[in-house]
Amino acid sequence: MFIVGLTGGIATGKSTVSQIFHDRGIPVIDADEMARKVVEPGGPAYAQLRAEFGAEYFDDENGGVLLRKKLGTIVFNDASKRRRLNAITHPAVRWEMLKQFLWILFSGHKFCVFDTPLLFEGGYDRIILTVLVVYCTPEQELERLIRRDECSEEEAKSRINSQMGIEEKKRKATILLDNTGTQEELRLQVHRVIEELESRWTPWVIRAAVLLFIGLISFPIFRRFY
Ligand SMILES: Nc1ncnc2c1ncn2[C@@H]1O[C@H](COP(=O)(O)OP(=O)(O)OP(=O)(O)O)[C@@H](O)[C@H]1O
Repeated sequence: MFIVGLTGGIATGKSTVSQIFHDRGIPVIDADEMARKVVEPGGPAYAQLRAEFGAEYFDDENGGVLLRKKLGTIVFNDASKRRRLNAITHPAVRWEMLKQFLWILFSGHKFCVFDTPLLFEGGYDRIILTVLVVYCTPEQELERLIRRDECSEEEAKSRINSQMGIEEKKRKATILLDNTGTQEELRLQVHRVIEELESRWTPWVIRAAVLLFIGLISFPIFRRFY
């Protein structure tokens, strides 16, 4: 099984693409969903976050849920608080992703999709060889973000500018997904990519045979020298 990375700019269509993969029965590891899960009450990062930032960032009248927007505002403007938040949440997110990956590994799928906005920033492209980048025009990105999140133009621009530019991501991509058209056009592109990725797949029996062969020829060499 191999991992296909999926990234893009804010609101360029990653979740829309993920859903298309999901609808075709392909497992998706969603980094944003993991990040939400680990800070839920009872989640692996919850108690530490509460101890670090204090009860005023949690809604105790509604089950103690994290007030994401309130915390987001302070960490956006304070680098040391942002580092503390990342130091607490990132290891928990990585652990959850590893568990999900191992589960998928033994489920017999040909490949899985790893959906994360910060694929390049997090250095995941060093270990993931196939990276899909979904893009649209800057005007569409701004318009879709404002429409979906009902935020101001200023807020939308500041969020878009806080990430690596889409042109740089496009340069680093293995496969580009053009989301400047309709969602139906995007769906057809993703289906074509799925056919391509499935045709690349080497059945696990062949891989196992290759590994066994390498093991068999390297074992006598290993014994001779050690
Ligand atoms: N081709 C399209 N035409 C019109 N609207 C679209 C198209 N593709 C996606 N959208 C809409 O744009 C918005 C952003 O899409 P989506 O949520 O998939 O982006 P995203 O990259 O996952 O966002 P984020 O970076 O916030 O995770 C959504 O409301 C979605 O329905």
